[in-house]
Amino acid sequence: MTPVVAVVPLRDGVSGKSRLAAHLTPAQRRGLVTELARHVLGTLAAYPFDEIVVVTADPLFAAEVLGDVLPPVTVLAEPPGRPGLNAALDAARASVREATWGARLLVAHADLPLLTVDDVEALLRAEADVVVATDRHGTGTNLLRLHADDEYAFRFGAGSRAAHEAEAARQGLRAVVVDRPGTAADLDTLDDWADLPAPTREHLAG
Ligand SMILES: Nc1nc2c(ncn2[C@@H]2O[C@H](COP(=O)(O)OP(=O)(O)OP(=O)(O)O)[C@@H](O)[C@H]2O)c(=O)[nH]1
Ligand SMILES: C=C(OP(=O)(O)O)C(=O)O
Repeated sequence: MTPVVAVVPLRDGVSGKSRLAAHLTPAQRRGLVTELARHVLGTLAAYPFDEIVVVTADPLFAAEVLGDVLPPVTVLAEPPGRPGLNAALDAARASVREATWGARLLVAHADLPLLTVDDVEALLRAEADVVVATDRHGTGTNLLRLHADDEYAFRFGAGSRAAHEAEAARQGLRAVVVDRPGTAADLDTLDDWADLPAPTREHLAG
């Protein structure tokens, strides 16, 4: 059976959600990042992944987020010097490659408040080498499925949907784009907040 590993990039509890900094206190941002990450990790933990790797700039914050509620998760410190999201994912992939041959990776952002296990299953079922779960604007990437051993450059950032599709083409890999309510909703801006169902906003507001 092909091993399947989830990778969750998690920024520290201070610099994350900077696009909401004008609207939230630092404590509120930390709380929001924590709640969002707990939802994503709890959803991933409901699927039989062989491993869940949280790659982070702040392992202590990751341990705080994880608590003792979730099955064992591997917390991996990203390279020092704040190399950024793509470099952090490179480090996580290298760690998976070292430990597990032939794994499939599902990279899942930690800020997806509507993600469900059905969404995870749909992404893992999709018939392609690369699966790009785009955001509600159709331009970003909220989740990305790929083979850990394939040559493939992570291209997260502005316009990453097109960049991830282009990278698949460059590597001769077949890519499909998935757009589901649970995978498309991420929380970066006030508009994203307004777009969430009221019960989700109430839950996140605590
Ligand atoms: N390990 C790690 N994760 C990151 C880094 N930058 C972003 N992430 C994570 O990548 C996912 C997408 O993050 P973004 O929405 O781009 O960034 P954010 O920090 O959540 O929000 P902004 O500060 O507004 O960009 C989230 O799970 C973040 O926690 C990074 O430099 N290192
Ligand atoms: C990093 C990305 O998303 P955002 O920063 O908008 O969450 C992306 O879509 O590649």
